[in-house]
Amino acid sequence: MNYFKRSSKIPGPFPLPLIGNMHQLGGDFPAAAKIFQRKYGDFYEFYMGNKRNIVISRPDLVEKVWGPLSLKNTKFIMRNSYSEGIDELGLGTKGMVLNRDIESWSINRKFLVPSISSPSFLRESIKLSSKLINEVFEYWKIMEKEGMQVEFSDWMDALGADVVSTTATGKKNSSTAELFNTLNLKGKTSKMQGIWQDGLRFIQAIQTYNESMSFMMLFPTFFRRKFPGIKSLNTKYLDNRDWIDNELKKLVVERRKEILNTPLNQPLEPTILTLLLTTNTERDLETIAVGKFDRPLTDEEISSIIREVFTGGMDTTSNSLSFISFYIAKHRDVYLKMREEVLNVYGTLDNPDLTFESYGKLKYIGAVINESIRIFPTISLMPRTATEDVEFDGFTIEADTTVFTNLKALSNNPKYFENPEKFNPDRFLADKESMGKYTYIPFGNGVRICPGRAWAIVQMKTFLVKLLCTFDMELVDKNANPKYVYATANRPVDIKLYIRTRKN
Ligand code: HEM
Repeated sequence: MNYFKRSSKIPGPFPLPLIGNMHQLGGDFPAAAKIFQRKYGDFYEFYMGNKRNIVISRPDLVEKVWGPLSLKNTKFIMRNSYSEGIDELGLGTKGMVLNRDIESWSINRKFLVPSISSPSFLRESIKLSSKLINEVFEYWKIMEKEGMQVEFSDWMDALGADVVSTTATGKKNSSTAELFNTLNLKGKTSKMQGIWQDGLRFIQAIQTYNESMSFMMLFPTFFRRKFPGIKSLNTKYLDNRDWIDNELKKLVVERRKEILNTPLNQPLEPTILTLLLTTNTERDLETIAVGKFDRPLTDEEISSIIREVFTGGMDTTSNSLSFISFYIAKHRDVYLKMREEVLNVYGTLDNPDLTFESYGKLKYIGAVINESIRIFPTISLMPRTATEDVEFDGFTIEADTTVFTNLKALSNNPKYFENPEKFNPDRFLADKESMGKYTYIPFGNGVRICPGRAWAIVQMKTFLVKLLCTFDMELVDKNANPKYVYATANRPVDIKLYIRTRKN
């Protein structure tokens, strides 16, 4: 067993033959990481099968992993070590998040980053999201009249799916309409038809895809294929992969046809899908120079980038919004302070003119977003993998070992955050120095930093400002604490709120 041959004996739970520490991880990696951390500290190892993994939550070590800002200087270019499971999912050499082919990863990033962080895209995103949020608020007003609770996690998932679909592809999705219809309110149903026949099924498929990433990465092939219980999950995840790949392929082929049939002098709307399809063609919307790369992207390359916009962009933002909504419903003083800021910035609470330029002035709302993500990050453990041996405190971390950074342990450590359990957005406005470096990095850092961070912040601010202007909120259970299920991201559950239309 590799364990007995390892060159440096880092503390950590003793692994069993064949399974390593799989039995201790169960289905909830963050919960197991919390227990391990209490026992072994901020730098420990664990095994999945025969494979060694490291977990760190010390800023000096985190800096080694996430600090370097250039490809040349970073030893942690890879997200994960080679994994047959990730290749089976179709992610080992495609897209970005788990792509180990650095050339293809780099091309994909260079196409995606300018398109989703440009001011013109973000402005368009504010417009489109605002419309979709207004539709949701109309549903909520009906629910309010019926005295119904709003299950925020479900609504945020559905809204996230509609926002990402519309913004990324230009095609409307019907998740919020379908969610409303599941309430079975007599005489009140939405007739909206979306891009996917079943918008709620689409959300589930993306969530399942995200779940399958950690499963495929952590569980050795032998167990996935042979172990009862685990084997059926493996089959479910591979079937789900096929369903998503098929749906996205259809979408790309259809849009390619639409573009071909559009006269050259007729403008095309600047969605991510159209931008990717027209790159290096006579319809090029924006010239993107990526080294010697001068051919159009293939349908497969485009599907893999779009898939990542869905898998990376839906769960993360909607989970964060559910946690934020929970905290601001629990802390009415914070809610009112956010509203005061909106009034100061826009001069009105009645349909303020939301511009990209105004968002920089929403400092307190920004601090509330940071504080919620600090206490409960939707991604609490993020991997990076070294391409060569690295020294950590006199221990050798061999090349191809995966190092998980425990973001939640870092941002809840009393050494860096006074009274970390206290929800206190002001800490992000006051003495930020005392937090130190590499203690709060919710979007990562360095060469693989989250490409969707600006878009995520814009989406969150748009929703929150509109929410504050339209409703008051109250937790159904005032003593509730946020609950989650682990599915690569921490997905909030049971965030039940009463909402009431704002009176003054
Ligand atoms: C609150 C929302 C979000 C959070 C907390 C979040 C967090 C993260 C983190 C921690 C990473 C790892 C970064 C690193 O290794 O340095 C990441 C990567 C990534 N994120 Fe996000 N993210 C969010 C929203 C989004 C959105 C809206 C998109 C849409 C495109 C997105 C797409 C991605 C992709 C594609 C990667 C992989 C990048 C790479 O490996 O090169 N994320 N995200």
